[in-house]
Amino acid sequence: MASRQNKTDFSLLATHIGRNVLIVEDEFVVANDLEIILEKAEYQVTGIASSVQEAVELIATQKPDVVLLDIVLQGQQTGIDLAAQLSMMSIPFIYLSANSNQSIVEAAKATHPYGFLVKPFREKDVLITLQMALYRHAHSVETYLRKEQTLQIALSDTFSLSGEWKQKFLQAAQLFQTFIPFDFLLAGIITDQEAYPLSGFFRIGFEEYQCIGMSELSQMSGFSLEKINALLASYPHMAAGLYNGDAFRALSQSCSFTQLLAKTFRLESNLILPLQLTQRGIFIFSFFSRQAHVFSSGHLSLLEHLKNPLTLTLDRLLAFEQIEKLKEKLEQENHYLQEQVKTSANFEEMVGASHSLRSVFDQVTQVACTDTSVLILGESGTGKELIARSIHNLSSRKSKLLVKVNCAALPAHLIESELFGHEKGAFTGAIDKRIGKFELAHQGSIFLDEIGEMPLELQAKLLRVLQEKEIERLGGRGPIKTDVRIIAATNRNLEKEVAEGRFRLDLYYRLNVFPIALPALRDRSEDIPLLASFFAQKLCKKIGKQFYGITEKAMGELLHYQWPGNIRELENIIEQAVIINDGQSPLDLGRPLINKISIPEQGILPAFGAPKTLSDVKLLQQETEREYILSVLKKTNGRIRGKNGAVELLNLKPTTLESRMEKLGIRKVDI
Ligand SMILES: Nc1ncnc2c1ncn2[C@@H]1O[C@H](COP(=O)(O)OP(=O)(O)OP(=O)(O)O)[C@@H](O)[C@H]1O
Repeated sequence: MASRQNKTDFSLLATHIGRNVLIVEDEFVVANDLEIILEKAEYQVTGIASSVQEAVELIATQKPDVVLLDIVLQGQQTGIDLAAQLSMMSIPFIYLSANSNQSIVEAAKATHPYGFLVKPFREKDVLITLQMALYRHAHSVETYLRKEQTLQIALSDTFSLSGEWKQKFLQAAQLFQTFIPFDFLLAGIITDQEAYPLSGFFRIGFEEYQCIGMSELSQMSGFSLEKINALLASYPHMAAGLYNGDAFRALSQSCSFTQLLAKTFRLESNLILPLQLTQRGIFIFSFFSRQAHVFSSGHLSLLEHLKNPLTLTLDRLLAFEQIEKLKEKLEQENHYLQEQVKTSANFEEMVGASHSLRSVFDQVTQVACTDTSVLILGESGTGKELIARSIHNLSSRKSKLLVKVNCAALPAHLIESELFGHEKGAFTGAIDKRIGKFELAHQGSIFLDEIGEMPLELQAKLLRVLQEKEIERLGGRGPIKTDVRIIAATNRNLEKEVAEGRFRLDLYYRLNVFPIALPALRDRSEDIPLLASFFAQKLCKKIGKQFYGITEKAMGELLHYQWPGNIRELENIIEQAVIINDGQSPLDLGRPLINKISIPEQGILPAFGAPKTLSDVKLLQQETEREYILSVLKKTNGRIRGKNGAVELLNLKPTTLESRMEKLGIRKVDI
């Protein structure tokens, strides 16, 4: 009855706990006795081994939940030798021994057994010790698993936090430290330095780490950055591994990067967990210690358990960051396209039949399909932007953006951030992160208009972009690869700029790979009638007027004018003519075209009395406006209001026109 009572108690204790027992005992009688006791108590005996070797073989075929282990066995090895292997495999064991002298007990204690039974033992003692061992083991495994799960969640939360990647890794390092005692952690993406560059976290205090990037490592080790990057190529990152003592020394021998770290930080052991990410290559967590035997198979199996959840977390994080980047780029592209629609023009809209323009078209067709940098030279208003657009539209990059940068219109202190972008807080006023025009133009083209105006210090940076094909955001964490075709334009004589020290010779050579010189309009006067009719028809259509051609007198004037403002000026003159035209007769010019300004010598641009200061520009504007209003008033015989009055032609309110006239000093006698 007593034994039945005992049996029930034990099975209660054993609920949810495994019942497979291996007996390691070389005395047949004792082993047999144990088997009977265990089977009576509804345990499964997975086998009886009389030596360590036999035990190892049996464990390989079926892993027991617990081992009853005699100390003195057949063969060279003892139960104490087997205990170390059982601990590695996380199998609990109970010693059975006739010998309980102090030295044996001490040796047994060092192996952390779950019990020690002295022979001869009572059935009841065996069963109670067995149940206690199984219960304690199950409980400790559960506690460990719970801790492991907490670590998993904490790591996932840490990586999902918004903020700097270094901060996230520092926090992750602290979380790992409670499970894996390390002195140096190497973490990051080995194969793609852009997202999470490989960095070291060196423990310098209780919860304090120093972040060591590859350039700091270069300073500390005395190796150049290039050399370090070359050594990294040999880093073992394909499989998880544990390298203590001799194994670590062997690893250092075969891997120069490990050797470099070992020497620089006096490291003696290493535990590696590589994670194969879906898109960005291999992310590595590599823990190092200054002690030779600190890492165990338990640490390695913890990392193995974390492998999948960590890979998922990092994949998710990188995908999220990529989406954020794309979103940011799309927003800027959208903003940029809205600007561009207003100024865009197509290759088909290029009018001209002159020999000089046709040879420009030939050059455009030749160079467009290559990736060669193009330098477009020509006076202001000759169509440089149209040519840049044609080159882009005829190239294989046409489905991507052509990003325009007007180097003359940007304040010097903003050009760099405009071109290369900046990180949040990179300088006062950088409230948000911003991607630069080079990044925006990735896989497309960039049109650097008025390149001759670019400040010298920026010319050096541009040269680097052209040479290295990578840019660096202001306050950024490293270079970013870009694939951009450069199309530059200038109305300056760059050779003269170089000679006078305002333009770098090396940059000039880089840009001047394929120069295209646009002829001034006065040098291709055969195109003037074509262009004039083209603009007139376009504008008439736009404002809904019939086009009856251009008067002979007007055309004569157009042909004899020197066109300092080139096609842009011609377009403006025709616009004025269309506005004042009554819609029933051929176009006449709104004002006489007088060649009052001298034309620059060929190639020396644009020294022709062009306005230099803002007040010059204003004066010129006022003069033009005055002449224009006067010509309209003359046409209406001084009539301002009413049908066929100047306000109708100018599409202005009478009060506005009167106040403009007053401001410009236009009196009745002038008309
Ligand atoms: N061959 C052409 N046919 C029709 N329109 C043209 C032609 N060339 C230029 N244009 C028009 O003339 C104007 C000035 O051209 P564009 O802006 O390309 O000149 P640019 O040389 O880049 O001037 P800037 O040096 O001042 O920037 C634009 O409105 C453009 O559409």
